Amino acid sequence: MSQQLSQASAAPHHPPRRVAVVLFNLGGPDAPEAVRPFLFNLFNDPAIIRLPNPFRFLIASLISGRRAKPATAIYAHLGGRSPLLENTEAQAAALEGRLEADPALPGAETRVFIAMRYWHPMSAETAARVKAYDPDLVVLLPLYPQFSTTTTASSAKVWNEAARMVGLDVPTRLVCCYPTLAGFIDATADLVRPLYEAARAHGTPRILFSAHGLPKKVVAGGDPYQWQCERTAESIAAAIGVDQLDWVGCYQSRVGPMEWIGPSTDAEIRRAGQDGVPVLVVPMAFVSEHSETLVEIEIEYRHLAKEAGVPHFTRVPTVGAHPGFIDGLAGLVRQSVAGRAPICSQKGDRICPGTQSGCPQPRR
Ligand SMILES: C=CC1=C(C)c2cc3[nH]c(cc4nc(cc5[nH]c(cc1n2)c(C)c5CCC(=O)O)C(CCC(=O)O)=C4C)c(C)c3C=C
Ligand SMILES: [Fe+2]
Ligand SMILES: [Fe+2]
Repeated sequence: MSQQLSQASAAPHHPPRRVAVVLFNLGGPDAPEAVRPFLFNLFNDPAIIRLPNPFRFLIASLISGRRAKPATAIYAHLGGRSPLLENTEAQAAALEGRLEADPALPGAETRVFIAMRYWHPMSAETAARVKAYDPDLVVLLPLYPQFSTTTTASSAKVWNEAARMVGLDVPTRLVCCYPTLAGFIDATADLVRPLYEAARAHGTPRILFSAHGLPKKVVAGGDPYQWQCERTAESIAAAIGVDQLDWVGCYQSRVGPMEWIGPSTDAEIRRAGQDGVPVLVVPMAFVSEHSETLVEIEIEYRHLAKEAGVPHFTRVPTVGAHPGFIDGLAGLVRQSVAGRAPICSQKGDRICPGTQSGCPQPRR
């Protein structure tokens, strides 16, 4: 098997002195000029456009050119840039603070780094910084609660290549996913409850648990993302603690001509309008704010809800650096150090193999 696999599964011989935690996230453009190259990087990812080169390169050039204008208009609502990096930095700082002097990591120093997939800081830059830190264990921690070949696996693959390029040759563990992690579920439910109570003044609210969608054929190929999103939605619904809660899981952010998984969030907003119920949109796959939450949900879906006759519309914020969520992430780091986290074996990069204890299983 590959060197990465043996790195990923190898245990350090002694408790680690220095642990590098690398947060994986998508990245977003930091200026209007960055929108097109950011989109090119995204569509040139073989996990997104599954074609060999030179076809992928040509398609990526074409789509990023076409999508640049509407995407720039989206980011214009946010001052021309994505806030994803700042928000990820705030989470990294909170996690580093939480792990400092953590009694579960006796004697270990932990530093938290960020590796974005499609914009800076990308894996190559971060791997060089991690190497300079000289850790004896690396924990790869995706800021994606649910595993997808298009997100976590794609980041892990690029990280492994970057680590090899800079000669970073230390035991490395990838946390595959945490769709029902108590810290994530309870922090989300905490954010929902007061907004749900406020919405009650307008009728019996319906909660739309909304996640970024995926093309149907990615799911048909074995990607466990949709299955894990369903587990997240039912866990948050239970944690909210309202009897006979009206809720539905749905998917937003469809791009391109392919068929995507559903139901779509916009169709659910229209249905809520027909039923005359107040709506709360709860992000279930995003853990910080960016264009998908601040523009698509806050501006576009709010507007659609008004048009569709929804009596009251609420966007529930993402967990961000909520202490409960950060505690949950710290727990995953502790478990990884101890070799007990839901860790993907990285057996291929197609699907989460679900072979480790705690690794949620997709339906077969
Ligand atoms: C075209 C295919 C895409 C797939 C498959 C996809 C999967 C996927 N993406 C996220 C999270 C985010 N995506 C974001 C932006 C974004 N995503 C795509 C396309 C696909 N994503 C595009 C073209 C864009 C750019 C914006 C646009 O043009 O509409 C973002 C926001 C980034 C930011 O604003 O900083 C996030 C976050 C997940 C979780 C996912 C699969 C599970
Ligand atoms: Fe996306
Ligand atoms: Fe897994």
